[in-house]
Amino acid sequence: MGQEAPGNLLDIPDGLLSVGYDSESKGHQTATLVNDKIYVVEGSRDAAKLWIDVKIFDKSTGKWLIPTVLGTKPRPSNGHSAVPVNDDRILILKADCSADDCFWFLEVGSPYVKEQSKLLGAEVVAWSKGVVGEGPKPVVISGPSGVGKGTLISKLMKEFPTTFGFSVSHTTRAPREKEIDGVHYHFTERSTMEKEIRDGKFLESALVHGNLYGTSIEAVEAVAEAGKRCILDIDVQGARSVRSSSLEALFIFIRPPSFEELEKRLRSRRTETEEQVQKRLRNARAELEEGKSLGLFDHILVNDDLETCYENLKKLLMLDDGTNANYQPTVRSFEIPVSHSVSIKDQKILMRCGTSELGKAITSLFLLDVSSLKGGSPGQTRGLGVYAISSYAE
Ligand SMILES: Nc1ncnc2c1ncn2[C@@H]1O[C@H](COP(=O)(O)OP(=O)(O)OP(=O)(O)O)[C@@H](O)[C@H]1O
Ligand SMILES: Nc1nc2c(ncn2[C@@H]2O[C@H](COP(=O)(O)O)[C@@H](O)[C@H]2O)c(=O)[nH]1
Repeated sequence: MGQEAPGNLLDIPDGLLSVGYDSESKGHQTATLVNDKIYVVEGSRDAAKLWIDVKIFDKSTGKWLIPTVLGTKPRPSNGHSAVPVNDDRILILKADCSADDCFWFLEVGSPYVKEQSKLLGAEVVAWSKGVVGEGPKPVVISGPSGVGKGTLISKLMKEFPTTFGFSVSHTTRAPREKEIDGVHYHFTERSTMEKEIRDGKFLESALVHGNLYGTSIEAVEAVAEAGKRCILDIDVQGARSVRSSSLEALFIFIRPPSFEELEKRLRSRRTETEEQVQKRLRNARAELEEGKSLGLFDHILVNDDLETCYENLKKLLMLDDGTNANYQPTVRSFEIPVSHSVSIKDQKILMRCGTSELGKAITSLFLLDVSSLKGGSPGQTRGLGVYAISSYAE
């Protein structure tokens, strides 16, 4: 790509941070200025082509940059607008899309993007889907080997198959009988996994009982993309890493009623050799201590009677699914028409939508509040407030 100035892109008038226009390639583009860089987002109107692209014009060097784009890309739409939110992300409003698909964020300077940029030694941007209101947090379930995490998660997935989605981890351990690659784990070679960790493909990874285990960013995003609440079954080291990542989750630690009962369960499973059982039991002592660490877990459940523990887990999840948050937007779902405009002031975005009803042109005003955003890539950006202000016939 040449180094020429991108024509009218550089003419973003003072005070206006974003412009949108139709592109030559029968798509729609926006150019958004953030910290001396112009982020050009281009989408195709042609559903068959299915693309949405990001390129960057660096005003300070006069050069184009093609960034490494992380996260699940939004599907193309008939149009879009872009509004910069602080210095770290751009809100993308997609027109003519289903209600749960119209708000997206392109992270350009978030902590995650900075970290990945350092790791990869490249210019990085990352997509994350916007969620109106609090939305349910992913759930991290941790606890010593044999305590019953997998059993509890299986019950949950069976009872609520459309609500919860399992984050399928990678591991270098050998598959057990009945374990299916891609369902229980992605079974992988150590060298392959080590390379993928270096390439920044993992949200967290840890050496657990002598094998590598890790949660790939793709695994978490696949669940979010399916519109489900993500469940992660990971060890305490993993829980600690996720705690310090941008994935805002609910952390639950499962304890056994006693160490003797844990040993009994681990042995009764008959999946480990005696040596492996001994190793897992040694690690369990440390994990049970770590589980008490202040601020690491939000809830501790004792898995004594399975049914009682399962009922308690369900209560926790239903109470904490985001629907009881104080922060409630007035609008939870709508469609943005192609004919819309946006302006921003003090982190409040005003969106004017034009529609037509019974031959009359109707203008509706919405306020988008981005002052309480949470989470972000990898995963979703929650906490977007959408408030209907007025609607009038012109
Ligand atoms: N409350 C319970 N009472 C008795 N047995 C249980 C209970 N919960 C789970 N089990 C049994 O204990 C064994 C270990 O459970 P499970 O495999 O779910 O543990 P886990 O925490 O997922 O282990 P790992 O971390 O190694 O994957 C299984 O045989 C399971 O059927
Ligand atoms: N840090 C991570 N720990 C993980 C992950 N996936 C599973 N685990 C934990 O490993 C142990 C052993 O599991 P097993 O299937 O071999 O019995 C268990 O405590 C899991 O919670 C992961 O992605 N990251």
